Amino acid sequence: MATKPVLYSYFRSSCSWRVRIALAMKGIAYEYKAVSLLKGEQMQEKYQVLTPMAQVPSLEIDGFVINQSLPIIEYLDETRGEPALLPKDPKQRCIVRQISEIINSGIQPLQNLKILKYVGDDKKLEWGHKFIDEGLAALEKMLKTTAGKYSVGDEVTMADLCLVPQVYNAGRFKVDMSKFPTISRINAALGELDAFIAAHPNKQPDCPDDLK
Ligand SMILES: N[C@@H](CCC(=O)N[C@@H](CS)C(=O)NCC(=O)O)C(=O)O
Repeated sequence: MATKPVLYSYFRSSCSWRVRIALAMKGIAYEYKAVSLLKGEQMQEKYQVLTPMAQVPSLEIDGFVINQSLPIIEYLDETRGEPALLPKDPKQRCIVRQISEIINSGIQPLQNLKILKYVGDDKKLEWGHKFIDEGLAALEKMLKTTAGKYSVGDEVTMADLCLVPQVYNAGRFKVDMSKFPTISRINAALGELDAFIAAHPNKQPDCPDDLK
């Protein structure tokens, strides 16, 4: 019998959250191994064997370890069943990847834990707010042209898996989401789906009780 995939995750990690949604959407059972970013467990040798980047998520699956949430999601999409998380049409597929990269490369890395530590406690809120706010403003313009019910048309795609955790982070940095009605509408619609509910930070085994 094949062993279950193992997800190395932190409950509040937005990149881990993307992968948790993908696993839930595809109905893949997995073992959850918590890596506490707060305690710096990502820096430990036993985790760095999985990824020299010292970041979550990592997914052990099919006899290898994958890092980087978007390649993980694409691998699951290519090797596992429905629902598809990337459209078949090359142009639509490209748009999904563009939106995903706006978040994955253009917003999330600028508000990642190690950047915020470097920026320092007195500046980190202002810093994170600035880059999330600017990034979401660009995204709002883009989504106005691509969205249906969700980010790209009416099917849930990888772009949506990136969107919801980023909006949650926007809340942590006190970004005024009323400026972004399209993003807010899509985020609310996605928040009602079972896979997104199951993948939410407050449903994870490492979420402290007082945050549930
Ligand atoms: N591009 C990577 C980014 C991974 C990443 O930034 N992970 C964050 C949590 S969302 C992390 O582990 N941060 C640890 C740190 O900054 O020390 C991915 O998509 O998986």
